[in-house]
Order: sequence, then C-alpha cells, then structure tokens
Amino acid sequence: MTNNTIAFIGAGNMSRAIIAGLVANGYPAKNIIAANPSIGKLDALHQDFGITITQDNVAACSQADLIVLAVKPHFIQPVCEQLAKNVSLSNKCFVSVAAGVNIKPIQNALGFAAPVIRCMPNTPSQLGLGVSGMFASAEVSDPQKHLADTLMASVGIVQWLEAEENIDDLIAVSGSGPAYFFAFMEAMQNKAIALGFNPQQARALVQQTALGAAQMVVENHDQEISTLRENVTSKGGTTQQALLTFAQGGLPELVDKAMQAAKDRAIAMAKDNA
Ligand SMILES: NC(=O)C1=CN([C@@H]2O[C@H](COP(=O)(O)OP(=O)(O)OC[C@H]3O[C@@H](n4cnc5c(N)ncnc54)[C@H](OP(=O)(O)O)[C@@H]3O)[C@@H](O)[C@H]2O)C=CC1
Ligand SMILES: O=C(O)[C@@H]1CCC=N1
Repeated sequence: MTNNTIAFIGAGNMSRAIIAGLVANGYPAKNIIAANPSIGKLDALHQDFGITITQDNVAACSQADLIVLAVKPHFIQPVCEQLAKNVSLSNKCFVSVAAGVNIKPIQNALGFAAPVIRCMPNTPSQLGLGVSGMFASAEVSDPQKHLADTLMASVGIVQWLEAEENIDDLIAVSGSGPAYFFAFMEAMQNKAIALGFNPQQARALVQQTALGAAQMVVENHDQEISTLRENVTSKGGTTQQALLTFAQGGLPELVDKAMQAAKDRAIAMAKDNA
C-alpha cells in the first residue's frame, strides 16, 4: 500500500491536514507529492514533512496512483479537464474532498467513467481527530478503496456511506461541524471577557471546558449526552437557568435550521457544479 504514490492537487488546509496525518503514520514522504499554483504553502509542506512539491498539476499526477482533488469546488472542473488533456489517467483513482461537487460532473470533466471517491473530511484531521465520510463510485476497485481508506484513517475515523447524497448530510454534521463549536466557544469567550476575565483567561476557561466536555462524551460512551448534561444541572441552580435561557431562545430549533441550511447549500452547490 505504501508503495502507491499519492498526489494532492491544491496545497491548502485540507491537504496539509491529510499529509500531516499520513506522514505521522509512517507513509513514506517520497511517495507523496503536492501541487499548488503559489509556492509558499508548498515550501512549508516540503520543509515540515519532506514531501515532493511542484507548481505543475500535470507533473504531480503523471506518477500518481491516487489523486486527491483538494481545490475549492469551482476549481474541480477546470483542474480535471486540465488533467484529462495532459495525463494518461487509466488506472488512477481520484479522491475529491470538495463540498458540493458530485461524482458525475467529475467523471464528465475527466472524460471517462473514472474511479472517483467522494470524501468529506473536517479540519480536526490535522490533529488526527478528523471524521471523513466516504462514498465510492462503482468503478473504484477494492485495492483503490482500501488505499483511500488508509489515507483518511491516518487522520481520524472513516465512515463509508451507502449513497452519494449522504455526503451532503454528513457535511451538515461533521464537515461544517467544527465551525459550529468554534462559534459557540467564541460567544462564550466574548461573554467571559465581558464578565471581566482578560482574553487569555477567557480563552483558557472556554477551551478547557470544551475539551473536558468533549472528552467526557468520548469516555462515557455508555451514557447519553443528555445524561451528562443533566449531571451538571442542579435543580434550581445556575446551569438550569442558563439552559432555560437557551431553550427559550430556541437553541434546538436553531441548530436544526442551521444544519439544514448547510445541507441545502451543499445540494445547491452540486446543482451549480453539475
Ligand atoms: N476547510 C474545511 O473545513 C473543509 C474543506 N473541504 C473542501 O476541501 C477543499 C479545499 O478546501 P481548503 O483546503 O479549505 O481550501 P484552501 O483554500 O485552503 O486550499 C485550496 C488550495 O487550492 C489551490 N489551488 C487553486 N487553484 C488551483 C489549481 N488550479 N490547481 C491546483 N491548486 C489550486 C489554492 O492555491 P492558492 O492559495 O495558491 O490559490 C489553495 O492552496 C474545498 O473543495 C472544500 O470544499 C472539505 C471538508 C472540510
Ligand atoms: O464550508 C465549506 O463549504 C467547507 C465544506 C465543509 C467545511 N468547509
């Protein structure tokens, strides 16, 4: 498996996160190549992980077995058309991490029914704590699926999905999800500062509380999250008042609406990128 060459097209946040995980898990840096138009992020990847870098997508893909498409969604089509024109693509498998770009338009841009895997990771992948949803087109072989699984398992947990449309559901939960928690932490941090803590204290209080709460969920897997919440909530106490305020403000409905909006946006993007 580690003999396979993996090319990353686009050297931004997601590529960096996955490359960091791969190298940390012992994938040979000499078998990883990243391509990006500007040189700064490439230089950093070379220095930090020892991988091969190039500003030429075609050169990166020519030797690759697995090609990770990690550009913004609107660049997927032109990048695939460029590769189709200039690289012999038979026997190569594509992993697209782009939100809102379905397999069919990727295959259309590549000019044939290429093996394509949709993958929806998230940014905690850079710590090895990611979640990746994966869906493989019918053309993907078992060894290609295994290689893609190895790739993403190096940065977190992998969930193979039954239908491509489940990727849009997963984006709303775990793809965009880190930002929901960051937004909540930002709001808590702002109030902590308003209460008189300095910014460093406010951040320390909020981040350790978030980390502790998440770790409690992880370690108490036999308990419902609602039970952990109830354990904090003394009758007639402070937490109860805060939670009542959340409920009166419609927090559960708001979360429902926000996640639905993320899913709807993924579907709309897929129509634009069809
Ligand atoms: N960020 C996230 O939380 C998640 C992102 N995704 C998906 O991952 C993809 C990448 O996102 P992210 O890494 O955050 O984005 P970034 O903007 O960090 O990275 C995209 C990179 O693509 C490069 N690029 C632009 N045009 C080309 C091209 N023609 N050929 C090769 N490289 C090119 C850019 O280079 P330059 O800067 O030099 O222009 C940039 O470095 C998106 O499609 C997004 O939907 C999926 C899950 C989570
Ligand atoms: O916001 C986005 O579109 C991407 C996909 C999931 C996280 N970031």
